[in-house]
Amino acid sequence: MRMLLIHSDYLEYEVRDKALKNPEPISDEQKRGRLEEVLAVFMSVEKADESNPDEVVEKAVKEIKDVASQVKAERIFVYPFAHLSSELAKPDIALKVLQKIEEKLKEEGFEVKRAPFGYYKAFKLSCKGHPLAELSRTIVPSG
Ligand SMILES: Nc1ncnc2c1ncn2[C@@H]1O[C@H](COS(=O)(=O)NC(=O)[C@@H](N)CO)[C@@H](O)[C@H]1O
Repeated sequence: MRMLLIHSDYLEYEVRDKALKNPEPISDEQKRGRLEEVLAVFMSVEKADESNPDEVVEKAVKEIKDVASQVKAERIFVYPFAHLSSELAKPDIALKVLQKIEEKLKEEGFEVKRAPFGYYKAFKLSCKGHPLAELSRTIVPSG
């Protein structure tokens, strides 16, 4: 898994067209979203992650928690992003991984939004620009 973490004043998105034949079903409310004072985490789930998705979820949550505590972010935006890797995992596996990451971050007490999976989306992002505001992490399953 490849992650790009951007500490932001806000991230907002608006769903445009389908990018997959069968994108994640979404409600009207999920067609747009915005969070302020947020750690935006753009994630590409990779083929290698298919060997142990649960371990990748655990490792990703640990990394995100670590960065969130460093930048003192209490809100996380989980953002599916297929452009951080050339070895993407299959969509059904990728969606499950991202849903689990969202779930675990909520269990950890963060306010979390997840942008819809399988759609082209317009988005606006305001990066804070401090030294830790732009970070990337690569996670590989050990198995
Ligand atoms: N492995 C993945 N990791 C993260 N997001 C993914 C992944 N696979 C698909 N997606 C989601 O599905 C959308 C489309 O994926 S894509 O790989 O860019 N495009 C396609 O698969 C089709 N356009 C056929 O090429 C992405 O914008 C993202 O929302």
